[in-house]
Amino acid sequence: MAYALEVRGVSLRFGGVRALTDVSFGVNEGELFSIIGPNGAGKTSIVNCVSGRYTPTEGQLFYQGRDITGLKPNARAALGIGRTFQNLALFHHMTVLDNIMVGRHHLLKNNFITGSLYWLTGARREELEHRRKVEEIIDFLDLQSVRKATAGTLSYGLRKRVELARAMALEPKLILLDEPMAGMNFEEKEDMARYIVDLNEEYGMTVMMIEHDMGVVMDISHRVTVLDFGRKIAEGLPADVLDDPHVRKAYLGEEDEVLDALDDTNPVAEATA
Ligand SMILES: Nc1ncnc2c1ncn2[C@@H]1O[C@H](COP(=O)(O)OP(=O)(O)OP(=O)(O)O)[C@@H](O)[C@H]1O
Repeated sequence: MAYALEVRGVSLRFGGVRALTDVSFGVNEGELFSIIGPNGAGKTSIVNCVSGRYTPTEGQLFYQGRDITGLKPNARAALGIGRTFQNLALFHHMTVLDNIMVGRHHLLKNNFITGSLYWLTGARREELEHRRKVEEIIDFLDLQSVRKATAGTLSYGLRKRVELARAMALEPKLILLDEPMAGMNFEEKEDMARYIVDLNEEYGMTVMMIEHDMGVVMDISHRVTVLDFGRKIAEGLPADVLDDPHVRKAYLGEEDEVLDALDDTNPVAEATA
């Protein structure tokens, strides 16, 4: 069976900088797949190649068996590839509700805000259906108490959650999460880990996640790929990847984090078990 996503021999250069060199991997349907690697390893570059923000210098990308290498980001979103951003990309002056609604714009058939035939056409029915979906996501991510709040006034952890809600609003089949826990405190990370597991298991979304927190990655991922200096150096089950000497070498400067992830007493690991 074809992979949900296949990255085949992808290289990416920015002038003299080789961000990615001949990277290949496949993400299975329904998998929670993570990409890790030290700073500058090429993780965000991979997400940008998959979402269509960057075009690989070489190689191809397949989504459900279809070559998407030449497709624009909008066309990929329309096929069911959603994403979150490492640096939040919310509309700070808009409410949480409206920010999430924006995530559905690919699915809008009618412009129900300006449509003069609003009450006569299916526009109102369509709007109600969109609102129902958005409310479902708000419930799922426990955002009820802030649904009318302006996004810019929320804590960082909540804003990251709204960002996830907006990506979910597209109803993607494949969701790309770029450091969903960056800058979060322990409780926020614990919550986010739970939501990611649930959106994978309950909503059936295939997940490709980039995350620095090794404890969380190793705890919730089905498989992990490791990049270093733009090349894939390891791939496999979390436990096998942690045992890989190449991975340990790549993370030499951050050895404690890797060792923490191996530690059974890791509190995030326990909380999400
Ligand atoms: N738009 C760009 N222009 C020039 N160089 C870039 C650009 N984007 C990424 N790079 C370079 O490509 C390499 C990989 O960067 P990338 O951001 O993909 O790594 P990363 O693993 O996501 O890093 P981090 O963990 O720090 O976010 C780095 O050397 C980076 O400086």
